[in-house]
Amino acid sequence: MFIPSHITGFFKITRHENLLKTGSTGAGITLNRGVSTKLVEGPGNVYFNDEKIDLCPSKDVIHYLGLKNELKHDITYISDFPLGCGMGTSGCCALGAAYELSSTYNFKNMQNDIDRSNLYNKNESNISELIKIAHKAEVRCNTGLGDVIAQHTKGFVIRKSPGFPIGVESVDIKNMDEYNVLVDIFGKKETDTVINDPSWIEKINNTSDELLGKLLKKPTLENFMELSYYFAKNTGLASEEIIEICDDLRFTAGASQAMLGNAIFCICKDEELNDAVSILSNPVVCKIYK
Ligand SMILES: Nc1ncnc2c1ncn2[C@@H]1O[C@H](COP(=O)(O)OP(=O)(O)OP(=O)(O)O)[C@@H](O)[C@H]1O
Ligand SMILES: CC(C)(CO)[C@@H](O)C(=O)[O-]
Repeated sequence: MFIPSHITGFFKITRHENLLKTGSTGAGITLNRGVSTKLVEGPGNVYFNDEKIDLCPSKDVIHYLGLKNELKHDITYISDFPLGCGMGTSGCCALGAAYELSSTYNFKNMQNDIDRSNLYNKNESNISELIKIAHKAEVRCNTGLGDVIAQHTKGFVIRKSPGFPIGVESVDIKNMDEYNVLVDIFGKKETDTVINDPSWIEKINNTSDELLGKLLKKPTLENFMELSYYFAKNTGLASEEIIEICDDLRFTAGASQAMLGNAIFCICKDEELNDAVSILSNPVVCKIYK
């Protein structure tokens, strides 16, 4: 199953003792690149682009589904982007695992807070249980707060409330196909080093406080990019190098840092594409995926 990558432009953190009430508000876009998840017979290992890894959110999904002792499959991920670069790759892995395992196994040992009855049937309420499982895994592992909900929603997603119940808007942009999303990855930035640090949380939440309202008043991709750039610069999450490159890309619909990664994303129309590509080092050209 394919799960789209998700780039957050800006976000605000809400923490709660209940993992389902922990999450973020903010905005982002899903991409036509992401992660394909497959199960193959095996002892329960996780493979990411052919490398065996111990991936916390995938292990948590297995645990929440009560499959730890009965798993007879390995989870294999083929990913367009690496982990830890702001593409919500860990969210793709959590959601992909939840969907694939649910179609393969019949759940009898559901944990108390999640209704496992007929989880393998793909009706609305069962899908919502799977999204909860993937979200809980991401939150507990400190790898994401809003990616899973956006990846389920798809498109240009504004998250108006944190966690569950889901409160999102998938904005209808009429000429969405005319826009390209360029992604240029410089290196890793582990999400947990930021979202657990009180001084980062304060900077992030103070800076993003008014941004959601401003985007809801004018929900365009251009405004989204302007607010994302403001967020990246004023939180101090983006390096000077990244801000300089974003400044050079001002002739496009906008450029900013992909949260939370050491990566740039830029939204541009076809006629701006060649010039934008020439400014970046190693851009991957994507489309918004809905
Ligand atoms: N080789 C590896 N083996 C095991 N875990 C890894 C490996 N590489 C990365 N990870 C883990 O993957 C997770 C990446 O999560 P992170 O949330 O930082 O990235 P992401 O979901 O790809 O991007 P973002 O959430 O910033 O959009 C981290 O928990 C990290 O420890
Ligand atoms: C925390 C985060 C920026 C990491 O990708 C994302 O999950 C989000 O927007 O909540």
